[in-house]
Amino acid sequence: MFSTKLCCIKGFSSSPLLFLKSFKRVLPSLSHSQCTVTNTLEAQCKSKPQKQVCKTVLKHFDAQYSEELGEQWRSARWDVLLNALSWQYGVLLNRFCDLTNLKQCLTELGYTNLLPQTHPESHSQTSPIPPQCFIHRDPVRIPTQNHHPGWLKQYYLLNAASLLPVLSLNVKEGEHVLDLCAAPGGKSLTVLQTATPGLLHCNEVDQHRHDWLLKTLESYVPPTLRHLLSVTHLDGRSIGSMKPGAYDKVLVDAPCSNDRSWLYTPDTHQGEMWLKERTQLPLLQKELLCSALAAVRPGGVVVYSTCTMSQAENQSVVEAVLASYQGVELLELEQHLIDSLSDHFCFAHFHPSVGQLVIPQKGKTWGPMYVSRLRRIY
Ligand SMILES: C[S@@+](CC[C@H](N)C(=O)[O-])C[C@H]1O[C@@H](n2cnc3c(N)ncnc32)[C@H](O)[C@@H]1O
Repeated sequence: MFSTKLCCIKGFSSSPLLFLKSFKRVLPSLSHSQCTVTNTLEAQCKSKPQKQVCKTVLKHFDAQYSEELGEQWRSARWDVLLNALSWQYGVLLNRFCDLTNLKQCLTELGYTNLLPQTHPESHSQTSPIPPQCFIHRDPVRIPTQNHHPGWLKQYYLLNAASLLPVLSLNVKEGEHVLDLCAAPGGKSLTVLQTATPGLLHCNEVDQHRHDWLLKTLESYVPPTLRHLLSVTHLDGRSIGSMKPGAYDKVLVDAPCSNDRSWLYTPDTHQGEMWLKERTQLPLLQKELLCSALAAVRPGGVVVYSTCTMSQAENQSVVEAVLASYQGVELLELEQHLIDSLSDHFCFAHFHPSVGQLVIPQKGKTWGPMYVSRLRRIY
């Protein structure tokens, strides 16, 4: 049931064996016979090949980001992006499973909940459920759970900054939600951890990723809730005209030049291709955002997000759409949300600000994640 992929690095304060033993204690509740976690963490770390940085991409990032981010680029570069062993993984719990053993195990391992939890009875239409995302101060990684038909996975590993777009969307019970670029499904799942929408339409243009999205949903969403889901395989740019004003909330987690993974392509040719593609992305991103604005009802909210620090794919996209699209206003991210996450996330400061950028820094390594919130007025 579990893969043996377990990563622990220098600086992890518990013994690796203790980490494994504690984790094994959870396994009987899942499937004891399928436990494959047998090696020590040290052995696995030794056998894990180091990722190779693509010098072409790094050179490009250096030129662009030192200008755009100044000092913050130095820390993002040296302390996080080039130090893959510092990367952290948040553990998003699936509220549709029995989590008692897992929560206890994570707590014993030193994990804490990223967000303050509220009492289930206090949840109402106006206060979505805070998703339970466990984080560790050290860059440890528990095993991923493999897909197994008919069985719900208990957790999903993600960059904790990925919660921010969904928290900003602030989905209420019964709302109709469109996740325009949904695969592999992490943010769709997070939406379902915060509320039970009346409809969650998950769309993905790429065939292979669409299949991956279906698998993710099957792995985490109980059959009793699947009637709330609609999964399509469309170019998101066409959905605005196909379904004008049909949704209360739309998430555009746009295709972007994913800074973390692009930096680690071992293939220089691929790196060069990506840098060419990078120049084309803002146009696609603007078109997707305009489609989202057409698909949301007047008064509804659109959240635009990316996992790059590039201004051209973040602020410039939003500014261009605000300048050209009638009847749209920019909304600030709620201050209480920023305050509640500031102990863990570093928010970059831009003036004027058309969104928030979580920038990975020493001690606050989550991100990159850019989020901007727009409301359609009419
Ligand atoms: C950043 S990823 C989305 C990640 C996803 N939201 C999650 O949290 O798991 C962007 C996705 O947009 C898809 N995409 C690219 N062009 C698209 C288009 N024109 N319409 C819809 N999806 C598109 C990509 O294939 C990719 O899967």
